[in-house]
Amino acid sequence: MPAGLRKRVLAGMVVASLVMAFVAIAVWLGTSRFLDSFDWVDHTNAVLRALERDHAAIREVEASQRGYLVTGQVDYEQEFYAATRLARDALADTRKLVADNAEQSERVHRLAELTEQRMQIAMATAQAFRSDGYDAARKLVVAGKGRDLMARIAALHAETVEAEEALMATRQARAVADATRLRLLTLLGLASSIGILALVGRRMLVETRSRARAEAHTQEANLALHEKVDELHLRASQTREMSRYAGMLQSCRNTAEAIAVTRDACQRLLPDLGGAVYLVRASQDLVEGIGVWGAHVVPSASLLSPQECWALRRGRTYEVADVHAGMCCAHASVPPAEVPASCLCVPLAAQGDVMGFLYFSGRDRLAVAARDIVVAVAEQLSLSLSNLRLQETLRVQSIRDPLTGLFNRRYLEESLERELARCQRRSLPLAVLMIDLDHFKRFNDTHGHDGGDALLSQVGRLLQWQSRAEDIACRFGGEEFTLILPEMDADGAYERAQRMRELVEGLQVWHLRETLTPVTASIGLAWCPGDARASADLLRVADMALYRAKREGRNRVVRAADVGDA
Ligand SMILES: Nc1nc2c(ncn2[C@@H]2O[C@H](COP(=O)(O)OP(=O)(O)OP(=O)(O)O)[C@@H](O)[C@H]2O)c(=O)[nH]1
Repeated sequence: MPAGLRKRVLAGMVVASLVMAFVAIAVWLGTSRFLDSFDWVDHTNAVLRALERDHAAIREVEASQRGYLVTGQVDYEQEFYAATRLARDALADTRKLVADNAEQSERVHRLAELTEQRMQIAMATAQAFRSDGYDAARKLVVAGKGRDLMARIAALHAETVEAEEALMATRQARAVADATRLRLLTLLGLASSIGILALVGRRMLVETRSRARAEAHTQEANLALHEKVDELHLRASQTREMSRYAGMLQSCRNTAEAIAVTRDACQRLLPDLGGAVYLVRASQDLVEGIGVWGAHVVPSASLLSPQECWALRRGRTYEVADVHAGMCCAHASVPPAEVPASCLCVPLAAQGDVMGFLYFSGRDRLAVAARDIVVAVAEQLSLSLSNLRLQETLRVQSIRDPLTGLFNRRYLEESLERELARCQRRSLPLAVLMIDLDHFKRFNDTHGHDGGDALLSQVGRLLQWQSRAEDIACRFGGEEFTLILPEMDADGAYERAQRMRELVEGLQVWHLRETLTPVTASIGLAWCPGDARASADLLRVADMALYRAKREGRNRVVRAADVGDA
């Protein structure tokens, strides 16, 4: 309990105790006073009863005297004297009872005197009766002195009784007033004690409630603070993870690596979400899911048309917070109604080029922080993919001939060295074909430079189409091509060369809505280890064979091995 509340409660208890003590004292005093008043009423009753007894005693004296005079019997005489004694005793008692009241004492005193006088007359009459007979006694009675005294006694008795009854009325009224006061005092004390206790109790209740509220508020604030701290920790770790992710992306050499790094980062940053990277194919007509991770509450097709994704169509992030209420992309498969789910598509775009999109799905609606992460990941990945594509373009440009799409001479020399070394290590053959179009100058002259280019481009496609995965088709320069055939001996290469020659001969090239003149090709063939072992020597002898083919009339294949025989 707080110190302030303890003080207030203590003060309330002290006040309540004081009030109750005061009430107890007041009740005790009131009760004493009431008992006192009650005693006085009782005392007055006793006085009234005593006065009644006195009056009865004097009447008894008179009656026994009369009985003695009428009967003359001794029994009556004795009764008479006994009555006088009783009357005296009664009066003596009454005088003691009224000793506290001067006025009543005075009256009882006078009553006793008159009674004594009346008893003296009665005794004198009885004396006269005994000694002088009835007449003497009668004379005294007839004198009426006794009757006068009795009248005065009766009057004084009535006055005394009346005064006592007046006292009785006063004392009764006081007793009633005391009882009423006592009752009121008790009620007042009880009510005030209850009131003070109720006030203290209410104060305690209010304090307890406000303390409980304050404690709840503090707990809430603590909880919020902890949540904030946790969130800050989370944000810090997310920032670290994002910067690590960005660094890793910069070191990626190709798209596959970039996607693997993205998958790893997303699994750390957004562990509750399933994700996927979709890339638009070079043909632009299909979008393919390349990297997929996590459990997908809303599965998505692995191959789709760009039109099936709202994010790709609108070029902006598309989120469905509740897949049962919102409109999902066509590539997303909505789960049963009892499974809550949300999904999100974020386009991967850089410099106006849409490369694909990032897809996420989960049970709950994405938090703002999670959405920020997704957008940041998409931005980083877009930049990385764009850079990788640029690098790839530059790399291709550096090793490819733009007109034919074949590898250039620089790449030919590098790769011939490498493939030759590989085949020699494994004791495998390697053949080289040097292919040159016949009378290309004449063709150029007939169809123009553009027509010549169209032919070169067509021959390039033919070479690519005719190549195995391990073959390397190059444009050596001008209208001359080179085909490197790893793991192929002279006979196999000769067959390939003949086939190639026939295909060139049968080639139909369309340019400006007309078919161009058919062409032929001369081919020189050399192979390792049969004709040469070094790459430069191999090219040289293949070129010599080509030269021989030209000299022998063109449109033919000549082996390097046959050159020496000519
Ligand atoms: N259209 C076009 N012509 C090219 C290109 N590069 C070289 N040429 C032409 O190719 C011709 C090569 O002619 P030549 O070396 O005399 O050979 P040819 O006419 O084919 O005669 P033979 O090889 O002996 O059959 C030249 O006229 C070049 O200008 C090119 O990229 N495009």
